[in-house]
Amino acid sequence: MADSVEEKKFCLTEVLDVFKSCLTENKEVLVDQYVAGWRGLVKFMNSLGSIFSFISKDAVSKIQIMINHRNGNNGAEYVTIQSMVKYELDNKLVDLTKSGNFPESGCRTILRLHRALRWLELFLERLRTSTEDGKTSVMCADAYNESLAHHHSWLIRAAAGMAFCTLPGRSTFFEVMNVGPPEQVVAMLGDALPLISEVYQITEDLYTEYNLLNLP
Ligand SMILES: CCCCCCCC/C=C\CCCCCCCC(=O)N[C@@H](COP(=O)(O)O)[C@H](O)/C=C/CCCCCCCCCCCCC
Repeated sequence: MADSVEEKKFCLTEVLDVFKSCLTENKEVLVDQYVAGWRGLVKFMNSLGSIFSFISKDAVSKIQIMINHRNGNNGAEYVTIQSMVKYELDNKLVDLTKSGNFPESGCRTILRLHRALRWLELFLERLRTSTEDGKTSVMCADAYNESLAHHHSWLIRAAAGMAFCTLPGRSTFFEVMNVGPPEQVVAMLGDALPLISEVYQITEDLYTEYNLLNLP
């Protein structure tokens, strides 16, 4: 079962391995592993400077909501994203059309992280295929504009855009990932990305099936 949010040293390979371990044999997405993957990424983001703290705060609060669900009386219903969706819908625990009684539903919270996972997938793919002089700020902004930005107000988009400009260059970025030389980073990303895409697609299909992609 999940525990509370805490600090630990970052290693990208380990974090991506956690995401890779999200899927069960039946292709269901395990909430504990999904949340643990985000916790690792947040640690990495925290090391990039305080300008990212408004993003980090939001991510941590969503992670904590999911940890609370897992640690609550109905934690067993939240083992996978699939069981969570069924449980919350069957018990009318989701605000489907406008915000109301369930601002912390698991379905809504995972949807926010799910959208961010698409950003991550796009960003990592850009990093993987980038050249030595590629700008991480541009890769990050392009990935954001293609995904999360569609769901954010202009104020958040502007703040995110400013934060992206402070991202270090590709080589420093690769160093902080703590994976090894650039060729190893590229190989590791090539290995991890298909699994991240699969987790994303399975969640996307589930949310499409239950018409949950626009939860307020
Ligand atoms: C090579 C290393 C891998 C990259 C490491 C990436 C580290 C990223 C860690 C965390 C990503 C943050 C996830 C953000 C979740 C945002 C969820 C969201 O959309 N929240 C908004 C809507 O929530 P509600 O109001 O409806 O509850 C909320 O309004 C957003 C607030 C904060 C701004 C979010 C900006 C997201 C930008 C994501 C890019 C992160 C850039 C990291 C740079 C590497």
